[in-house]
Formats: sequence, C-alpha cells, structure tokens
Amino acid sequence: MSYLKIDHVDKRFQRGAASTEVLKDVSLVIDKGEFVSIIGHSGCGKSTLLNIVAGLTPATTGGILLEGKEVNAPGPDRAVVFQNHSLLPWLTVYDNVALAVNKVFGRTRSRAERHDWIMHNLDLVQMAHARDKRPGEISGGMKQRVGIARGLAMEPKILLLDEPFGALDALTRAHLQDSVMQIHAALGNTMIMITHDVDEAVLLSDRIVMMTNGPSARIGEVLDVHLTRPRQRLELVSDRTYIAAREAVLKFLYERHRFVEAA
Ligand SMILES: Nc1ncnc2c1ncn2[C@@H]1O[C@H](COP(=O)(O)OP(=O)(O)OP(=O)(O)O)[C@@H](O)[C@H]1O
Repeated sequence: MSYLKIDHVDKRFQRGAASTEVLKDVSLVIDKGEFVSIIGHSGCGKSTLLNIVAGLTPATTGGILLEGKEVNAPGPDRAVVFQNHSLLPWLTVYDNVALAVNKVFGRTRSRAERHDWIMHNLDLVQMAHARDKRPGEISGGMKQRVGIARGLAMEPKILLLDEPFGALDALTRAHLQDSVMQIHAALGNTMIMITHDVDEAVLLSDRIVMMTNGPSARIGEVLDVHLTRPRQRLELVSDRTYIAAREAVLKFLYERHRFVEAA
C-alpha cells in the first residue's frame, strides 16, 4: 500500500458560468520519509494541489489516500506551513505552538508532557529563547521557524510546506533550509514543499515534481535527486550530480515549459 497517493486529481474552479480547469489528471505516489518538492511557474496550481492534499480544497475528481484512507477534510495528520507565517499575533511564540499541541494532544498527554513537547519543538528550530515574545517582536525568519515548530509539534504524518522560505532574505533562507534538512534527517518526516527556487529544490529533495503551465496543469516530469545525505551546500556547488539535476529542472522550466505571460 502506498503511503500517500494522489490519485488522478482534476481541479476545476467555477465562477458563475465560467469554469477553469487548473489541474488535469495529477497522480503521484509518495513514500514515507520522502522529501518531495513541487516546482512550476506561477499560477500553475501548486498551492491548489497542496491544499487538496491538506484537505482544505476538494478535488473535482480523483482524490487523496493517506495510508489507504481517503482524505477529504483537514486533519492533524497533515500540517501546513505557509509562506506568510500564519501565527496569531496576540499570542506568544510558546502559546502559538501550545495552541496546536493542546488541540492535538489535549486529551492524551498531561500538561507537563505537553509543556516538554512544546519546548522540545521550539528547541528543534532554535527558538526556545524567544518563547515569551510575540510575533510582532521577532524577525520573518524566526516567525517561519515557529511556524515549522508548530507544524512539527502536531506530529503530522506529512508536513506540507507552501513556499516556506519565499519571503526571506537569502542568508536566512539558507539557515532555514539547513534546519529543515537537519530536522528531516533526525525525524524522518515525510515532507512536500512548494518552491520557485531550483537550487532549494535540488538541495532538499529526494524527488522534484515539475508541473507544466496551466490551465490544465499536470505533472510534466519527476526527477530523482541521487545525492547522498547529509548534503553540504558548499560541496554541492561543484558536484556533477547536483549540477546535472539543476540543469534538468532549469531546462524543463525555461526551455520546454517556458512561462508566457498572458497578454
Ligand atoms: N478559490 C479559487 N477560485 C478560483 N480560482 C482559483 C482559486 N484558487 C486558485 N485559483 C486559480 O487557480 C490557478 C492556480 O493557482 P495556485 O495558487 O494553485 O497556483 P500556484 O502555482 O501555487 O501559483 P504561485 O506560484 O503564484 O503561488 C490560478 O489561475 C488561480 O487564479
């Protein structure tokens, strides 16, 4: 049985009499512990696909199976980390994570266990020191770390990352990519990440799913990234496998599926 199965998903949005087909026959199987990136030009339907996996948007036809069970609503087994760090501004860093932990483990773990678990997850993303700060008092990168801690603390089967580093400067982005690689190595989570960044996709992923342009976007190619882990960004710069993977994605995006802006 596959761990996560995206099974012949079509998605159509209806607005009045007009209907747009955003995704056409998208199928993909993801193994437990895999890190999969989804890359494609703006508007092709990456977020729509992630939202369907999250259960936030229904597929028009086809569906999602997680460990053989159909997904048709959001659930704690699929945590989402968004680009615009969706923390509640009136709560502290600690309380933002606590909200998710109490929701998922309120009945099964004692107060002390939940406290330890919140602190453990804040430690994982190196944010324990800022536990009493509010989102307005910390940087964008720090907010994103807290968002990741909140997602991980739910112990999801799958962590869904929607351009998690898109709004960050290059250095912060690199630090966070390293943190996510370390967390993935330590915990073995299954992760699906949307990105626009070819280097980020190659650095982090076991597989890169390349989407064709919309409307009616589909999976154009899937690239296996045969790089050993742990991966060091500086060593990879001159690694042949890395360079070849990067070139394959760039050629897909800028030669075979060049984005042409609608007039
Ligand atoms: N709720 C909705 N109703 C109607 N159309 C929608 C809705 N959500 C998304 N779309 C349309 O579906 C298409 C795909 O959007 P989506 O956000 O999934 O693309 P994306 O690849 O994630 O884009 P980007 O990379 O720019 O974030 C777009 O044309 C968008 O306008």
